[in-house]
Order: sequence, then C-alpha cells, then structure tokens
Amino acid sequence: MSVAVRPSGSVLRVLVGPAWRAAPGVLAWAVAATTVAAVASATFPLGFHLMVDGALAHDGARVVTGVCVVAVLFTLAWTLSTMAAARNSTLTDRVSSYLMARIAVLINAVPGVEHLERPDLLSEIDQLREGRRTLAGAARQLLAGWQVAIRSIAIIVLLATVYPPVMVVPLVGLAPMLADRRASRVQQASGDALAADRRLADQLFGLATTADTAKELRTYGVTGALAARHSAIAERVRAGSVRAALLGAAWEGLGWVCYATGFVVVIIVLVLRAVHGHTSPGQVVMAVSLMRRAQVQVSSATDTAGSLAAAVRTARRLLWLERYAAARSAADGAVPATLRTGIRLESVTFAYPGRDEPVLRDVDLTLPAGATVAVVGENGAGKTTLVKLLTRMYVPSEGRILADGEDLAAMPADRWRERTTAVFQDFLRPSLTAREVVGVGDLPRAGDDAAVGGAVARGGARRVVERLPDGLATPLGRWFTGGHELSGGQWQRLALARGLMRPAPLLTVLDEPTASLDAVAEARLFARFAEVSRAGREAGGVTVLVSHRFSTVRTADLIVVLDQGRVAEVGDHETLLRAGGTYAQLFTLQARAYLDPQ
Ligand SMILES: Nc1ncnc2c1ncn2[C@@H]1O[C@H](COP(=O)(O)OP(=O)(O)OP(=O)(O)O)[C@@H](O)[C@H]1O
Repeated sequence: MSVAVRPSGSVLRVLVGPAWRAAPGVLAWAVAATTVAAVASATFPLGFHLMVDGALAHDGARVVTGVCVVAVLFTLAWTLSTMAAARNSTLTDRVSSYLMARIAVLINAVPGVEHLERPDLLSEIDQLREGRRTLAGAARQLLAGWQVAIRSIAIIVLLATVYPPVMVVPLVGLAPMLADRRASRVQQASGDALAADRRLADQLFGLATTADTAKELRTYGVTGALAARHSAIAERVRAGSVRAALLGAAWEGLGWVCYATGFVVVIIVLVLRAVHGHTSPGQVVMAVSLMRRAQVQVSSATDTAGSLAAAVRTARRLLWLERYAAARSAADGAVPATLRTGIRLESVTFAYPGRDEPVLRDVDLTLPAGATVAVVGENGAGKTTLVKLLTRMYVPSEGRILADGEDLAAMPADRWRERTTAVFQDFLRPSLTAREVVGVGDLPRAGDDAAVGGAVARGGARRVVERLPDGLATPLGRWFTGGHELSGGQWQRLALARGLMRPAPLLTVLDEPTASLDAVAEARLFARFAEVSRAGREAGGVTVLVSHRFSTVRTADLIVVLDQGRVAEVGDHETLLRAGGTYAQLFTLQARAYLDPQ
C-alpha cells in the first residue's frame, strides 16, 4: 500500500479552517486590515505623479494634493501593515497550538499501531509534525497572497494609465515564480528521500543522550560507535540537503535573470517615450516607482508561493491522516457485554504490512470464557503478534477473531479496548503522580482513591506506595523537579496495578510484564490476575499470559505452544506433559535447571 498524499478533498479547507476555528476574530481583523493596507500602499505613487507634474506646471494645488495623497496613503499603509503583522504572528501561534492538538488527536484516533510501526507511514507523520508550523502560517501566507493580488491589480491599473503595454510588466514576474516552484519541488523530493535517514539520526541521537539507554550502551562500550554512526548519517542528510539547496538556488537564479531582462527593456521603452513627449515626466516617475513596487510584489509572491506550496504539502499530509484515521475507525459492530463462549481465532494468518512472510499462519484456537490462557514459544514465535491481534492493534490478514461470535475487526477498536486491559513488557513509566500512574488504567476512575487503592493492593504494589513520601500524591519519574524515581520492579508493580484498574474486562493481557520480578512473585501475581478474572466470572473475561517461566505457565487453564507462527500444541499442563512434545521438553529443561542449577 502506498501512502496516499494525493487527496481529492479541499486543501483550502485545511489551509484556512484551522485559523478560522482557532481565532476567528483575529482572522477577520487581519483580512480587513490587510485589504485596506494593500490598496493604500499600491496607490500612493499616484501622489508622485501629481507632485512632479504639478511642480513642472507650477500648479501649487496639485503639488499639495500629491503630498497629501502620499502622506495619508503611506501612513495608513504602514500603520495597518505593522498592526496586521503583530496580529498575524498571534494568529500563527494560536493555529499552531490548534494543529498540534489536532495531529495528536488524529494519530491517536487510528485504532491500530501500524502507522507507528511502518517506516513509510512514520515518515509521513514525522513530516506532518515538522511541517505543522508551516501549515499554521498558511492563513498568514494566504493573506500575504491576497495583499499581493490587490497591490498587483492597483499597479496594473495605474501602469495602464501611463502606457497600456507596460501592464504586462508584472507578468515577467512569472519567471521567478515558476522557477521557485521548481526549486521547491527539488527540495521536497530531497526531503522525502532523506526522511528515513533523518529519523534514524534523531533516534540515534536520542539513544546517545537518554538516561534509559545510558547504562546498557556504556556497558557494551558502543557509545563511540553510536556517535560515529550518527555523524555518518547526519553527514549524509546534510550533504543531500546542501545538494538540493544548490540546485534549487540555481533554478531561482535563472528565474530572476529572466525577470531583470524584461524590467530593463521596459525602462528603456518608457524613457524613449518621454524623450519623444508621449509620456509626462511625472508619469515616468510614477511608472518607475510602480515597476519597483511590482518587483517587490513578484518577490513577495514567490516567497508566499514557496511557503504556501510547503503548507499545501503539509495540508495534504493532514488530509491523508484524517482519511487514514476515518477509514480505520469506520467499524460499528457491537461489543458483547459479557463472554459466554469466549474468543475464537478462525484460520488466522497475519503478515506485518509491507512484509510478505506471515508471522502467524492458520491459527485456529478457542480461548474459553473465564479461562486463563498461557502462550509460550521461542523468541520470535509470534506471541506478541498474537496479543496485538487480540487487542486489535492489527487485524488479521486472513481469517477472523470472534468474541462470542462477533468479529473483532467489525467492532470500533476503542470500544473493544474499553473492555480489555493489558500489561506489556515495555510498560509505560509516565512522569505523573503515583495515583495517576495507576489510575490511567481506567481513566473515568483515575481520581477515585478507593479504586486506585484496590488496584494497588491487587497488583502487589501496596508497599511501593507506602514507601513514597506523599503516598499516591507523590510525583514519579525524573521529569518532575522533586520527582521520585522508582526501581524497575517498583515501576512494574505499579504497571500491574494499572492493569487491574478496569472492572470486569473481557480480555486481560499480560505480555511478559513480570521480567523484573522473581519467579515466585510472578507466579503470585499471575494467580492474582487469574483470581480477579475468576471473581468476575459472570463477565466471562479471558486472561492471556505470555511468559517464558513455566512455573507460572503450568497454572494456566490452557497452554498454547506457538512454533514459528503456528499452533504446535494446546492443552493443560498435565495433558501437554503426558503428550511428551515441545512443551514437555521445555518444561522439563527449565524444571531441571531450577532443581539442579549446576
Ligand atoms: N512491527 C513489526 N513489523 C514487522 N515485523 C515484526 C514487527 N513486530 C514483530 N515482527 C516480527 O514478527 C515475528 C514475531 O514477533 P513477536 O514479537 O510476535 O515474537 P514473540 O514470540 O513475542 O517473541 P519474544 O519472545 O522475543 O518476545 C518476528 O520475526 C519479528 O521480527
């Protein structure tokens, strides 16, 4: 699937809509002020014509009128332009904040995580994020374009009164505009080609400067190699950008040479007409002033066109994201209130988008209502992928997943997720208060101390909270001044408590969330999750545990062994042990290692 950055919808809506929504009053004021300032600034050379011809004809009244015209129009134009510039920057700031919020909402409105894992979609999102400021300035650029249009019309009308063929002078300005568009396309192609490298360089920089990764990187002594790799990629990005900038500058230079040639020819024609008495000296002065102003308009038009072209590209990316999110949020199937039969996977095959090789193949499986199910298998067997399908982060490439007969793919993902809870190996460590860190597991009850306290107790995190200086009100993490940092195991316990916030979930996923706990603590915690799940038996919730620890796995009602994306064995501990297959071998190996660590 290629990224569709070619929307048929209204780009103009995305260019102007955010400004109208973010600051309608400021926008209306800016349009009025810009219009009046543009007319005033374009017509004041009329005063030069009156002054020069009045002086040559010794007509004092005309000279005074000319001076008044220049003074009034010039003052009006400057005052309004200055005020409009200040308001426009407020407008850009407000639109930028609005867009930031909008982009965040849209990224999160996409039900799955494909757009956050696929490099080509990530590039689009990165460029949208980076281009946000340019898009925020679109209303300002459109106003600048409007100003240029008004001034250009006024200039053309005044030039026509001097010598009609001179009206075409502003047309010569098309050359730099076209050249500028060409330059902008060159820059965009380069930006697109370098996007992946840029992201990689950012990621390497982040790795080399973040505390989370510092320990491991220093232990392996890879910081030097990392810095060298970052420099090499950054250099590649820099060289590519410079090449594109030079090529763009060459196109722009060519456009301006064409324009300058036309300008010189027109001045020669006007001077010759004045020498032969076809044009008054005042008109020549006015025409030269107007032509100079026409040149400024062309320059503004090219600047505006360049910025608008960049804004249009970002607008198209925003439209793409809007459609991408809408297309993936269209499901309206019902989410069962409780599970009676359970969750069934029917011939599920799944390949990550852009990959040919399936990660899961022909998976047929029933996870009975109320059961605790352990999923085991070697690294890369597809356990986390199975969890991603169950939590609706992805939909199967083939086959279906049914919750009491209802297809998960037909349900709104957020509605299904409201009835699920999960704790992952790479769980969140948000810099929030302890209450919020746990409470976000069920946002509507995040401020309910009884609910949070209950989850803390069930998650085995009571002692962690008791040791905090301000209990649940203690800010955690290193981003807060005075934030209290926790150990890996303490964070993990809070993550588990978070996973226990939701009442009666239909699906509880524990994807190796207990790596920082010892085997006994893990077994105890899983038992607690299973207990919670059984306590809400009337909801029929299924608990899925991904673990490499067989001491925990053996307690599950059902054990699924995955091997290279296929279901190799299914059954309870006793059955699988008796069958003497992969599970029995792995279990025996691990049990022996525990009993005889030599
Ligand atoms: N976002 C992704 N895009 C492409 N391929 C992926 C992605 N995530 C995982 N894979 C691939 O899918 C396969 C299964 O990965 P998965 O994470 O499901 O395995 P796992 O059984 O959970 O492994 P582990 O025990 O190491 O956690 C692997 O070969 C992996 O490379």
